[in-house]
Amino acid sequence: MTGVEQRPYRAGFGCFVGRPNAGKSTLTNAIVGTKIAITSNKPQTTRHVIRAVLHRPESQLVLVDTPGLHRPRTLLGERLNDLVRTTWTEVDVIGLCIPADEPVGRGDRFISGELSELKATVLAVVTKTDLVDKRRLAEQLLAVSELGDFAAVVPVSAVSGHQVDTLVDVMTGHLPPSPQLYPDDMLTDEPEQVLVAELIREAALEGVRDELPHSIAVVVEEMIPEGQLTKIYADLYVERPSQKAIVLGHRASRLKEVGTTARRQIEELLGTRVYLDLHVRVAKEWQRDPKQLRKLGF
Ligand SMILES: Nc1nc2c(ncn2[C@@H]2O[C@H](COP(=O)(O)OP(=O)(O)OP(=O)(O)O)[C@@H](O)[C@H]2O)c(=O)[nH]1
Repeated sequence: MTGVEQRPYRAGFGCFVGRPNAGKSTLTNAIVGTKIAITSNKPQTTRHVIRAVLHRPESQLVLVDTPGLHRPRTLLGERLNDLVRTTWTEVDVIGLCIPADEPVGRGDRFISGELSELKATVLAVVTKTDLVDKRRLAEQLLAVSELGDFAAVVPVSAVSGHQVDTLVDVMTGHLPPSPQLYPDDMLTDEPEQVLVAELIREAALEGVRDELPHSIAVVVEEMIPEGQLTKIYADLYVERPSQKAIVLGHRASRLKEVGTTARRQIEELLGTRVYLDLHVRVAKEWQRDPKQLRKLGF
């Protein structure tokens, strides 16, 4: 006996779940430190399963970003829910996110019930703690701990950064002993094209009406690197001509703004200058058509 116990290397998958707007994407961004998951103040904007790999000397946590579970109204809605459930069965540790500034509700109870059936370790994450005072936070922590049988209840603020590292430590502690899963330099395995499409979609969603989120899809047709410049040709799909008009704006002024915003973020992501060519197209009823859905990556 040496007296020094060698701790095993741990690696595995983790994800955040919770009702729409609970702060999952923002938290993922805060943890990863770069804009990989997409946030928007509109609910249900996260669509793709995006992995971020967090490297520590003794561990590796692979974060999977899932869309929020919601009542399906269309085929797309059903596919999203299937995707959420599939992800849940594949992870080792799940953080159930509940905002500090909203009462624990039926949605939280529903998700918590679903999670209790899984083999994964479930933590409760009380998000947005910067929005409440100490007394309200204490009350919320109590209410949340009564919601289910959690391995831990961790308060965090993705905006101030408070406790973000602690949360990662706690999640990592619940990973199984395992060899490293991904190489050291890997941050995400999501193809750049998907990330670029998400950035464009996010920019296109800013400031448009509540029902539009599920009616916009973005397909990046071509990305051509030319030295320090990347040329990107992308199509924005909407369902109806009226939606096309909204996305375009008066004399295409809105689309121009969308392009400028997206271009800046894509430049940050790729580290090159970007030429962005955007087209708005109408794909009728694409949310209900499996063939169209597949073409758009769902
Ligand atoms: N003040 C504050 N606001 C936050 C924090 N985290 C998230 N928000 C805000 O809450 C809103 C929702 O955050 P998201 O991260 O998009 O939530 P989500 O759970 O991923 O939402 P869906 O994609 O709809 O499932 C956004 O407007 C965020 O800016 C936080 O720690 N503090």
